Amino acid sequence: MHIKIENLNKVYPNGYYAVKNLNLEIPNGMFGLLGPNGAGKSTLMRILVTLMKPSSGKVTFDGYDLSKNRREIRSMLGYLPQDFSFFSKLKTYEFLDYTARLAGMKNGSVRRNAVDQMLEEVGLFEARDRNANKLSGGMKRRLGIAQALINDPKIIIVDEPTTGLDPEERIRFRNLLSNISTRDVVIILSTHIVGDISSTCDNMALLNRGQLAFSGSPEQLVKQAEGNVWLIKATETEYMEINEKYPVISTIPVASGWEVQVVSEDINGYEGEQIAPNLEHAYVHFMENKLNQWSNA
Ligand SMILES: Nc1ncnc2c1ncn2[C@@H]1O[C@H](COP(=O)(O)OP(=O)(O)OP(=O)(O)O)[C@@H](O)[C@H]1O
Repeated sequence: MHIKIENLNKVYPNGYYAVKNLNLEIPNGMFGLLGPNGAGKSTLMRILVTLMKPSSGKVTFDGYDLSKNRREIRSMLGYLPQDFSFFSKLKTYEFLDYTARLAGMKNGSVRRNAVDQMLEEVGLFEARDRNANKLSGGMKRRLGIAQALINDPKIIIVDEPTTGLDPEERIRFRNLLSNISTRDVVIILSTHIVGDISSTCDNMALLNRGQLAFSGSPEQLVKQAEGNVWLIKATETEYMEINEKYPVISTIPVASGWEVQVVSEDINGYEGEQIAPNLEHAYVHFMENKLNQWSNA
């Protein structure tokens, strides 16, 4: 499976370009779409899952054209929206059975087997008789991915899935997606959380104000920040100044004051050393140096 996006635009009635001249290729495996709130990620996701028509441009899924083959494309899709919610009063397995029916699984015993297998896979088999709307946040999200997967889709689109989850659930959810990505599928994971991308995605794109700012592997983005990340040894007073001057990534108290990680081309006389960047550093470096110069005009 391979998705090709060409010259895609979405202009809202107020004239705002939520997606602007977007050209992007998405190969098999896990693809991370990263960007701050309002970058246009949800708009792009909604276009890809056929819930919204673009203003112009072309999207193809293995050659199927989004504007002409909507039915074929829908049959290949699984979608976990940002605001995923359940019908009240349905038990966990009833909810999944219902979505399996909607997905066209008519044969009762085949469907029941598929539902049980899926509940097992997402770690909800024990909770199958609990009311879906009473599940914890992480469990709800896992049920959300289960309903997206029940029809064995080739393209799985997951919008901001880890927002509001505790660290343990976040890791569990990421691992679940990682396992799924070993199949012959494309998973598009939209997020504003850098950690969601670093541990799991083979390729990624960075979106800002509707425009593509970067596409490539997470390692390539990290490379761009080389030479721009510093560990400064600061006194209490210096620490206050540094906080004003530079984007601070982390701070650790030490006997002599603070060890402060900053993203900057230079550190103008403070005592410090360069350190190897990670994806979080690279994202901040990109935002500071490139993205702020962009406009949506
Ligand atoms: N119906 C609309 N009319 C006008 N502007 C809109 C509409 N929907 C979204 N926007 C604007 O388009 C931009 C992109 O929104 P979108 O929801 O796609 O971003 P996002 O990256 O998913 O961010 P978030 O994570 O906050 O949802 C935002 O500035 C938003 O305010």
